Amino acid sequence: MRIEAQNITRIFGSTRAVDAASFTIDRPMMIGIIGSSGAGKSTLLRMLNRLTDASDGQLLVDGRDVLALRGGEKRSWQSDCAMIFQQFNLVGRLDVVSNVLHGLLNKRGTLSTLFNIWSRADIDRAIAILDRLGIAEQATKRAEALSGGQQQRVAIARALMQDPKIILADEPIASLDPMNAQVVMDTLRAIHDEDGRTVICNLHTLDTARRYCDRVIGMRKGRIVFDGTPEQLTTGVARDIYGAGVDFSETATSTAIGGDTGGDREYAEQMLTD
Ligand SMILES: Nc1ncnc2c1ncn2[C@@H]1O[C@H](COP(=O)(O)OP(=O)(O)OP(=O)(O)O)[C@@H](O)[C@H]1O
Repeated sequence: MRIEAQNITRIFGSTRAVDAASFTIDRPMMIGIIGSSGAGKSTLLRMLNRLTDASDGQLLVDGRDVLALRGGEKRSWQSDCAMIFQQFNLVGRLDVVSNVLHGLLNKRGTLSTLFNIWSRADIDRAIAILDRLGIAEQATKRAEALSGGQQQRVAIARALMQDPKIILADEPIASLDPMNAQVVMDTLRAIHDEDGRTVICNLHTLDTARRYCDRVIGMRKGRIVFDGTPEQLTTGVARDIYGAGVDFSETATSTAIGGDTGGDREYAEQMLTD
């Protein structure tokens, strides 16, 4: 699958939330989008998935502009690029398996979804996905009874139920403690490595992007100001993305993930003392 974003733009009133964003993804990869609050990360992701309409530009997927799709074709594209949110967006009073089965919403009639009529095969697949993510034993619990990290894994399971080619994750770990954040990022990385799905993650923290992603896209004031490998993301470049000063230091150090992050910590400390 070749994805080519050409000058994607979204204007809200006088704000150019995303300003002529262009990039190409020509093979499955894990991409992190970083930038300060308000840089346009969420808007960019939501345009890719068609949750937000673009004001201008094209998103060519194997040559077809998915920004122009309507009706069933638009829904089909949306099921090809599943979305994960910071606040999980589960139905709290429903059990975990039902939440996962809701991933099929785009692929089947609303009525059968409304009445919770699922085939045995669908239920078995949902449980197999939960098992893969290490939370099968939670299958019959109400979603709201789970911890944040478990809920995010249920949201990932729901996304996988769609069998998407792309997973878009909008700040997937911003509400989680460092341990759960690590589990969720490990899960997303494994989905990329094992399934060959492209994962695009909006991330608040530079260290997470550097640790997990093959490619980092940096946004500032709606524009893509960096697009390269974690190695190319030097101190100077990071400063340009975040803007020098207090804001950058906070972003770099906020939700540092545990484990082997010595290098990242060192990097953050260096940023603080610079
Ligand atoms: N629905 C909307 N109506 C008006 N302005 C909006 C809307 N959505 C986003 N914006 C504006 O567009 C700009 C980019 O917002 P966006 O949420 O995409 O940034 P972000 O990088 O994801 O920020 P954060 O990290 O805080 O989520 C901001 O100035 C924001 O106020």
